[in-house]
Amino acid sequence: MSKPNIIPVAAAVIFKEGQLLIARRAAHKSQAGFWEFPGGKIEVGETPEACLLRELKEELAIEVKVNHFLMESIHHYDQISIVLKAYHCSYLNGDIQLHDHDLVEWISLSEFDQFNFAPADRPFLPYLISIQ
Ligand SMILES: Nc1nc2c([nH]c(=O)n2[C@@H]2O[C@H](COP(=O)(O)OP(=O)(O)OP(=O)(O)O)[C@@H](O)[C@H]2O)c(=O)[nH]1
Repeated sequence: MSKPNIIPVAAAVIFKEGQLLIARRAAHKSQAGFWEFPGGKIEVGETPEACLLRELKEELAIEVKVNHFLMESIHHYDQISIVLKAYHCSYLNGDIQLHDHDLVEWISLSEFDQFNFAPADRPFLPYLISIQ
């Protein structure tokens, strides 16, 4: 049996004044309707940090500072296997515009489990709580 091709994806856990930004995938995207951290597939030759700066401009028209790596999670969906790498980021500027999402929310960690997160993101909650 051949090993699955695991696609690296970078996700930004963006904090502003103690709240974090989550986004709901729009109907035209895979995994539509799930909440996630903004980001996307890391291109060949690209660092996760550069990927996040690019994706956040493309998807939400905002600028962030990427502070440090948090944790990663491997998940096998039906069509794709990913390693989701989460980075702690700080919001810098920009008014949010929605290109790939249909909704965003600034939430506190205590509200996390009220949202239907993509399965790959669910292991992040206990970790985020443990470091706050
Ligand atoms: N950005 C992002 N993707 C996630 C998260 N959790 C998660 O399972 N994914 C999955 O990771 C994969 C890649 O995400 P993406 O579709 O945003 O990447 P992209 O914009 O670069 O790719 P595309 O141009 O093919 O749409 C999707 O299958 C998505 O559902 C998350 O928190 N953030």
